[in-house]
This record gives sequence, C-alpha cells and structure tokens, in this order.
Amino acid sequence: MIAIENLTKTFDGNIILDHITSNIKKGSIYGLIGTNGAGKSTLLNLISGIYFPDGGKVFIADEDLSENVALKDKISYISDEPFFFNSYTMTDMAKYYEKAYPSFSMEKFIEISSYFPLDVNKKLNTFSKGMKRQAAIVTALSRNPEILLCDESFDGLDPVIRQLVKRIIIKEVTERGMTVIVSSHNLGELENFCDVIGILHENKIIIEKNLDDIKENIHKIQVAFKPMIDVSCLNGIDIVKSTVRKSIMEIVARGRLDDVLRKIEEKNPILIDVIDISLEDIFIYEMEVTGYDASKILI
Ligand SMILES: Nc1ncnc2c1ncn2[C@@H]1O[C@H](COP(=O)(O)OP(=O)(O)OP(=O)(O)O)[C@@H](O)[C@H]1O
Repeated sequence: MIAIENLTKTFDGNIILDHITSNIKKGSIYGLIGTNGAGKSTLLNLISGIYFPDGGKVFIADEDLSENVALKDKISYISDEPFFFNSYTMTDMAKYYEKAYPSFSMEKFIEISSYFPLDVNKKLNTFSKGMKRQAAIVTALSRNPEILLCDESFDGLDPVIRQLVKRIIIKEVTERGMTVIVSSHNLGELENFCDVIGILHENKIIIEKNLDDIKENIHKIQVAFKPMIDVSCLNGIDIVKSTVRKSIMEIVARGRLDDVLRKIEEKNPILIDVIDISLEDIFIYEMEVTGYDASKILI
C-alpha cells in the first residue's frame, strides 16, 4: 500500500533521513519507534506529502505521491500538534471537513464522536490537550481514510481512552483494510496493537520486524532443576539471555518452541513454564544481535 524508496530528507544541510526504504502492506498497523529527534514526524510528513523529499519517492498503491496530489485525499494525518480553527466546535470542524473532503462522513463523525466523552458543541479552544487529541482522532477517522498516520497520537491520552482509540482503529483496519502508521517513543504503548515494528535511529530504519514472525521464533521460559544445573548444560539451545533467581532459571531462547522445550525436557527439569515475552524484551534481544545498545534507543 505504501512503498517508501530511498527517501532522504535534509534540513539546513543536516541529514535527517538517509535512504529510507520500506514497504507497508494494506491493512497492516506499522509501529514507528524512535527517540526524540529521530525523524519520526519528518517521515510521516513526507508520507503525507506535507514535506518534499530531497531524494527518493513515496508510492501509494503503486502511484507516485509527488506526481498525483489527489493521493493525499486517501491519507488522514493526526499530527502531534492538531490544528483547529480558533473558536470552532467539533461540529463546526466536521461541517468544514465535510466541504473540504469528499470522503468525510457526517454519519461516521456522529457515530465515532459518541464513543468519546466530548461535548461536540463546546469550543475546541476550551478543550484540554488530551481532549483536543481525541477530537483530532474523531475527525481524522470520519474521513474514512485508506491510510491513517498517527504522530504520537496516544501520548497524553488516559489508559481507557487509549484502549478505546486502539479498538476503533483495529475495527477500521479489519472492516475496511485501512493501513496505519503510528509513531511512538515507547514500544510498550504499541504492545498488542501493531503487526510490524520499525525502529528509526541514526537517520535509518535499523530494524524492521513482523511481530508474528519474531514471536514465533523467540520464547521466554522458566525452568527449575533439582539440583540446579548450569545454563551451559542446556546445549543445543540458542539461548539469548539467562538469569537464575533462587531455584528458578529464566531463559530467552530462539528457535521453534517445541524444539526448545524438547531439549530442555531431555535434562529432566522439575518445572518448565513458557511465559509471556514483552515487545520490549523482544526488541532488546533483536537489537543486541544487530550490535545496537537498546537501552539508548528504547525507552
Ligand atoms: N522544519 C524543520 N526545520 C529544520 N529542522 C527540522 C525541521 N523539522 C524537523 N527538524 C529536525 O529534524 C530532526 C528530526 O525531527 P522530527 O520532529 O522528525 O523527530 P521526531 O522523531 O518526530 O522527534 P520527537 O519524538 O521529539 O517528536 C530534528 O533534529 C529536528 O530538529
């Protein structure tokens, strides 16, 4: 759906994005992770056509964004600083968008806004930061976008609203095949939400992974032996990390789960328990393999 080819952007002679290439499939939710200043907003501004690249191209459904401005109509961008006209209410904004965007649906606006604790007839300049963000999400989704770009849109939302927003987005993805890119500093925020995670660092996407693929191949397992054995005895298992606390050994291992469990069982454990592995844990291990210090990149 979105093909990014060798995208390069400089500001005042400084390279911000350096030959970024990525393919984002229709109907996927892509999590773009990076520290402050990594270039997340710049990349989203390029994909939405707000910025022009210094090199490279963005294709939307195989069409070159720079040669077809109409493609921008397919994209709703919730920037980290949502813009509203001063003194407008949400209803006024909806009426404005209805005129400006053919795809805007007043019915959808009424439906989606009803899920949020917002007064659509109150002036937006009296809303709190989090309420303004909610209003931006409602109006963006009311356009039925094929592509939704969210720049740290979950920041400043309380946990209940955050879950609500995720549920609404997932519904749009499942029912209409909407494609989503959501940027964040925080991997944990994207847990159980994204299909693909890309990490932007030092002007490049240093790692990009499909979560189903990696989750299938990395496991956290608690084991106990009596007497306790040294982790080196678990030969034949690709152990990325191990810790021993009291009588429990916790290992993170790569490979097929049934293979790893079979090899552990050969050593006659008295306990073997597969436990949930967090997105953050997964990426800490993945980044160690590529030689990056995850503690400087993941928060
Ligand atoms: N319009 C601009 N003019 C000059 N420099 C800019 C401009 N926009 C962004 N930059 C620079 O580009 C770099 C990346 O900024 P960007 O806002 O894309 O990062 P980010 O990953 O979104 O950061 P944050 O998480 O803090 O929002 C920064 O060094 C920033 O100063």
